[in-house]
Amino acid sequence: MIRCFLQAASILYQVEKRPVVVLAAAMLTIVPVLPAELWLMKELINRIQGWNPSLSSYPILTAAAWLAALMLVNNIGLGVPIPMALTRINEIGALEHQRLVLEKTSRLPLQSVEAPSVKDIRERALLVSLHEVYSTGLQWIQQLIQAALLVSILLAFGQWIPLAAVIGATVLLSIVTGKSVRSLEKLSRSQTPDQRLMDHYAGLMTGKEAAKEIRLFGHAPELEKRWRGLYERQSRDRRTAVRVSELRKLGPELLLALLSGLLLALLVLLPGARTFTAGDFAVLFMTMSMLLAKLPDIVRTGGSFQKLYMRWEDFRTYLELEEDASEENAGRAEACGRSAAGGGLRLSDVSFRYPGVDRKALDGIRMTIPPGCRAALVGENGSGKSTLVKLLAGFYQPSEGGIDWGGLPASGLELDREPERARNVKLAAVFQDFSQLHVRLRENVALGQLAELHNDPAIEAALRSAGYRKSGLDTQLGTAFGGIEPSGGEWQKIATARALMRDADFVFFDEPTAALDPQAEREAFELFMKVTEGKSALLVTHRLGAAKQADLVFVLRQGKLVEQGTHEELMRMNGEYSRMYRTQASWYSGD
Ligand SMILES: Nc1ncnc2c1ncn2[C@@H]1O[C@H](COP(=O)(O)OP(=O)(O)OP(=O)(O)O)[C@@H](O)[C@H]1O
Repeated sequence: MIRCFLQAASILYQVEKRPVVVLAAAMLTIVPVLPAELWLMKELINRIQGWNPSLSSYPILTAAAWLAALMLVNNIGLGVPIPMALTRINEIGALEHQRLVLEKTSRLPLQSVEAPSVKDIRERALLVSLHEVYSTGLQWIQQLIQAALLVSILLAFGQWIPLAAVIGATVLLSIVTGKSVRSLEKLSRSQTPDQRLMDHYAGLMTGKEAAKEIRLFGHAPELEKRWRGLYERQSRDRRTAVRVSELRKLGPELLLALLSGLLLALLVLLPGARTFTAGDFAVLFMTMSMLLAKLPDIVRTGGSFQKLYMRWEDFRTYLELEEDASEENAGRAEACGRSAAGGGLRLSDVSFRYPGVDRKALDGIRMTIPPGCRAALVGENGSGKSTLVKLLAGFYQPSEGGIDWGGLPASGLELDREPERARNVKLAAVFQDFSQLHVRLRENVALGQLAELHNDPAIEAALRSAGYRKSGLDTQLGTAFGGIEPSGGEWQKIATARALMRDADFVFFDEPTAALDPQAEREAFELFMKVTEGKSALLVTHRLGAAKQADLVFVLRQGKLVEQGTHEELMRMNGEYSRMYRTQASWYSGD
C-alpha cells in the first residue's frame, strides 16, 4: 500500500511539483498542532487554578494567546492552501490518469485491446483516481501520526491498560473492515463484465448508430428488460455484500463504543488519577476522547485506502500489460518510409487465432503480391478477409508464419530487431468501418500528417481524387458537434482522401464501398485502380466484377487460401471463384 501511495505521489509530482508538495507540507504541519494545543490547554488550566489576585495575570494571558494562535493556524491558516492544492491535484490527476490509460491503450496490440479480459481491466483502471490515492494516503498518514502522538500522551500519564484495550478493539475493527472492503471490491471486479454489457445495452438504446434498427425492429423493450435484469442482479448482490460486511463490523464497533464510553465515564478511577492536577485531567479527558473519536476514522480511511489500493493494482496491471512488440502499431503505418516500394509482399504459412477462440481465423496462408501488382481478395462472409488485412497492416501479429515486405520481415520480433529497415514500407488503408472523425474536414483528411494540415491544395486534391465534391475545408463534420453530417458515401470518400494523402507504397481497401450506390461504387473502384497505379495494393471486395480487373485474385474460404491466379485462370479452374462469379453474374443478368 505504501508503494501505491508513493507511485501516485511520484506520477503527480512529475506532472506538477508545487501542489503535491504544498498539500503534503500543509497536512503534516497540522500534526504537531494538536499535542501543542493539548499541552497549552493543560498549562492554561493549571495557571488559572494556581492564580490569585496578588499574582500577575501575564502567564495566563501568554498561554491563552499561544492557544489562540495555534487554533488560528489550524483552522484558518491552512484553510486556503489545502483546498487550493487539492483542487489542482484533482485536475492534474484526472488528466494524467486519462493520458496514461489512453497512451497505454494505443500501444497495445489490437487483439489485446479487443479482448474482453483486457476491456475489464481497462474499465477498472479507469476507476482509479490519482488524486484520491494521494490525498487519502496523506490523510491516513496524518491520522496515524496524530493517533501515535495522542497514544504517547496517554502513555506519559501511565495509561497503558485502557490504551491496550482500545487499540485491541481497533485492530479487530480494522481486520474486519479490511475484509469487508476486499470482498466488496472483489464483487465490483466480478461485476465489471456485466457492467460493460449494461453500458452496451444503454448505448444501443441511446446511441445514434443503432437507433434506426432498434426502433424499426422494436428492440427497445427487450433491451430494457435485459438491462434492468442485469441492474437488479448487480444491485441485489451488492446489497447482500454490504449487509454481510456491515453485520461483520457490528461486533468490533460495539466493543470499541462500549470501551470508549466506559473509559470516559471512569476516567477518574484510572490508576494514578488521584495525583493528577485539574490541567492533567482536562488533557487526559481531551486526549482520550480525541483518540476514541479518531480511531474509527483511521479505520475508515484505511478501508478507503485499501479500496483505492485494489483499484490501483488493476491500473498498474493495465499499464504493465505486454505491449506490441512491433513498435507502435497505430504509428507504424505513419512511421514507415518509402524505399521498399519495389519489394512486394509475401506471406509464408501465416496462421492467426483470435484470443479465446479455438478455431483459426486464418490457416496456413501462403501468398505473394509482387511489386506494382493490384490484387483482389475475395471470399464469403467470415472467410478471414478483414483479419488478413489487419495482419498485413500490423494490427495483429500472426500466431504462426511470417510476413515479408520486399524481403524485409514485418513480424513483431523482427521489427523490434530491425525497426529502421522495417520502416521502409509506407502503408495506407481504407477500412470497411473507417473512422468518422467529428473534427473539421481538413483534420479528417490530414490529422495523421500534421505537417500537411494547412496544405490546402494537397488536401483539396486528395478530396477531389476521392470524389468528394463539397467545399469548405474548415467545415466541422458531425451534427453532434454542431457540424454538417456527411452521407455514408461522403464519409467513405473522406476516408479515401485520408489514405490518398499518405502517398503510400502499399494500399489496402478493405471493402470500403459498402455505403456507396452502384454508380459510386464503380467510380470508387476506378479510383482504386487509378490511385494504386504502379503500387502494390490489395482490394477486399465481394464484388467480383471489380476483382475481375485486378492483376491477381486470392480466394479465401474458412480461413484458408483455396485459389489464386488471374481472373481468367480462376475461371478456367472452374472452382470456388468461378462458382461465385457465375452466381453474381446471373444475379445481375437476371438468369
Ligand atoms: N475480434 C474478433 N474476435 C474473435 N473472432 C473474430 C473477431 N473478428 C473476426 N472474428 C472471426 O474470424 C473469422 C473471420 O472474420 P473476418 O472478419 O476476417 O471475415 P471477413 O471475410 O472479413 O468477413 P466479412 O466478409 O463478413 O466482412 C470469423 O469467423 C469471425 O467470426
